Amino acid sequence: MSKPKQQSLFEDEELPENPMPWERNSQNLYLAQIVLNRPVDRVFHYLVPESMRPLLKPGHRVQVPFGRGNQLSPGYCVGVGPADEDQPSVRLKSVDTILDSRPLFSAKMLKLTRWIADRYLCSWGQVLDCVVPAGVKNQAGTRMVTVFELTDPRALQGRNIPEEIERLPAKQRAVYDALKSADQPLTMDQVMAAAGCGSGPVQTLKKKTLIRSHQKRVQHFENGDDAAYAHITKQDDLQLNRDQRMALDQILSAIRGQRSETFVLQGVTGSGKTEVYIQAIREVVSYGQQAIVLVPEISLTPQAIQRFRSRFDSVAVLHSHLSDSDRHYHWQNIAAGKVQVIVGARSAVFAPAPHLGLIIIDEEHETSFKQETAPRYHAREVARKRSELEKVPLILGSATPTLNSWLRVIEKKDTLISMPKRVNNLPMPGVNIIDVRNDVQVRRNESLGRVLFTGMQHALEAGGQVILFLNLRGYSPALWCKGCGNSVKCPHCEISLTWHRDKSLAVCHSCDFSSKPPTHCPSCGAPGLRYVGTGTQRLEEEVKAKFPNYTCKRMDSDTMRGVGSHAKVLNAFAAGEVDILLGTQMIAKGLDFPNVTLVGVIDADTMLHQPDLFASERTFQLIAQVAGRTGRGMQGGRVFVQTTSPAEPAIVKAAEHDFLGFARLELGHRKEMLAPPFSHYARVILRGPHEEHVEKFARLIAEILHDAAEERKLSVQILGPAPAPIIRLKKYFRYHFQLAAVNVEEILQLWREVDPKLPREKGIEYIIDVDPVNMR
Ligand SMILES: Nc1ncnc2c1ncn2[C@@H]1O[C@H](COP(=O)(O)OP(=O)(O)OP(=O)(O)O)[C@@H](O)[C@H]1O
Ligand SMILES: [Zn+2]
Repeated sequence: MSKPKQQSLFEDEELPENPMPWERNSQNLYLAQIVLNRPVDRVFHYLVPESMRPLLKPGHRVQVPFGRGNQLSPGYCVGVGPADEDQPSVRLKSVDTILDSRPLFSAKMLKLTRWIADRYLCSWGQVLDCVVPAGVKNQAGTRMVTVFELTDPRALQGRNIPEEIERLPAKQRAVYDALKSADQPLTMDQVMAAAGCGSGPVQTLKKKTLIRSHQKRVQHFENGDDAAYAHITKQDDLQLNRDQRMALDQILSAIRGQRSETFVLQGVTGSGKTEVYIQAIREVVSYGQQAIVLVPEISLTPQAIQRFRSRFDSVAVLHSHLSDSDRHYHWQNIAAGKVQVIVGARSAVFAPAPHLGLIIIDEEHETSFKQETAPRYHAREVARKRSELEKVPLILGSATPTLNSWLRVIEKKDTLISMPKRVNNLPMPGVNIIDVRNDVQVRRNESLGRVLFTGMQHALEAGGQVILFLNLRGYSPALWCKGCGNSVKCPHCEISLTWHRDKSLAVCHSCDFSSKPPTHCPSCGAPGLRYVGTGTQRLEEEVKAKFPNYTCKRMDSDTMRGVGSHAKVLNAFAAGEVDILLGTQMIAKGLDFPNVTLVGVIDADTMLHQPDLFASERTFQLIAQVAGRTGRGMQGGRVFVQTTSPAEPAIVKAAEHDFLGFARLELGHRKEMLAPPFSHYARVILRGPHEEHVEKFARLIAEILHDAAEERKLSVQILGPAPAPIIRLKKYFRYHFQLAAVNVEEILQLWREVDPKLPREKGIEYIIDVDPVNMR
């Protein structure tokens, strides 16, 4: 008889979980494949001790001895089974412990994480380790307690137990009886309560070995998060309008057909996309399935959360302020299938829903869906893969889809659903582009130009509310020397320090370095530095001075540090207690307040002049999104966009609410340059303490990659190397180059083959970022 084939990694559901006893011969090695959270993408083989064989499954977290010192390290089991014939008979180490009672990963999640490691050039162990929240790893919200139970009679053979019991003093007898009638082991407190005694009789009984104790893990989740929402009253679903109905019908047909189709739901701001999501989720929930809704972290507003909580019985919200214990609680509940809807930021794409029915990404254009540390995955692409593996539809919703998604629509890989009109036939707000180059007020260094100022006066006098958007926090973005024309830089980064007047500090927005601002120019020694430019703090001051009779609140990452501060301001704004809300991109998206009749964009140019391939796309998205915050009520709404480049296509198209026109234009440019989405980039960033070394090393490895690509006949181009736009960051000098190819597989193949052989240089580190969104 031939030996059973090694159990494959992913088909553990189809194959017998363990070989039958007669198939197991004692010489057979039973092995576990283990990956570790290290940058090297390798699978290690470990022996599985006999006693562990029935327990250990793929997806379990384990402890294994690793390295020369055999130090115990956590790892993940990605496969188990008898060894292959050709398994080299080296001396293998054994798995030490299984860390969790149940596997943390299903076969599909193992497959998904393996795909991420391949696609984003990192190790499987790194991906698995990133997917499991810390609170799950350290079992937050649980603790070990000692519990008592009766000793198994078989262990007391040779003793006359009934007689011993008869002779017990009353208190000990009460303890014995309490444990006998309990249906599970009891803690000391429970025994004492049940028997009406102190701890003495319990200890004595234990000494007599009539009862025994052992350690047990119990949960004591507090989960204040859920309690805060318990009062929300349930609401009925809305009656859909025609466009919403048509959108929903398309999605329902994919849900019912169990198709992994991707829909790009392009609906203008205020078209009612959320209602379509909710009713699609209603369908999968009615089958007992779960839905995942990804939103940008800053859109996890109380308003948004309430929309879901008021419609579904069980909604888990995964936001960054959760305690470890809350996170663990949610993970357990989700894995047990008790949660209908999981709403969360990027990492919620990994929610361990056992019967996933639908994935939705709202505001799919948001850059925060890309993770900036290893594994550098993009949640949209991970969602796409997960939808494929689970055979469920994926909805990408946005008023301003990425050009990446848009090209897939054009190429008919994804399905377009259009919602071109606002609900209740509300018109899109009129957008005025204000050229501020000749505005007297702006020339006097004020932020509110004449037109915007007058517009605000009118809007406020009519009882409306105002949103002002400025994408720079702090008071002044630069401290500038009249003498030499230099600005004061961070000592660790090649970045101007921002003056934060409230704290009297000059702060680096890259590394958080801060210091008292110098009185003299560090470059030329001249006195009298000037604060130039305007951030949100300075804008707040100006608005308060000009509109003393109205309340104004600032929302940026400086004022929104505390848990709940976000909710407080938005609730006040919703209640009409705040007239003017000003802030950074935090206020740019998702907010739905019908009384906002005016939106002002203070400086549309800030994003435009970034040395970045995506500058134009981002500018368009941001302006269109901010503009979309108004005109959501019967009073209508207007938008004023202040700029010094009034003819810039990204600004003009956003003002016309013309996504199609913008996409056509920008895709045209990208195609000419063969830039993404017509190709893929992978960005290699190198850093080290000495600029010349980093530059030299960057050239060396770029050259090696170039030659290797030619040798292998791979169409991968090397663009660069060049100094990174922020050449110095946190004391390190930085260089970068891009690997560019139409077919991403060629980049991946090249890197996988060449990276292990690249020379190493002491003190220089490098990383690779596939499909980067951050080019700085
Ligand atoms: N069928 C409907 N009938 C009446 N009101 C509706 C309907 N659908 C949605 N609404 C309301 O319209 C408003 C806008 O909807 P929603 O916020 O979902 O738009 P959106 O498309 O997500 O916009 P954005 O892209 O700006 O976030 C909400 O207040 C919502 O309650
Ligand atoms: Zn710095």
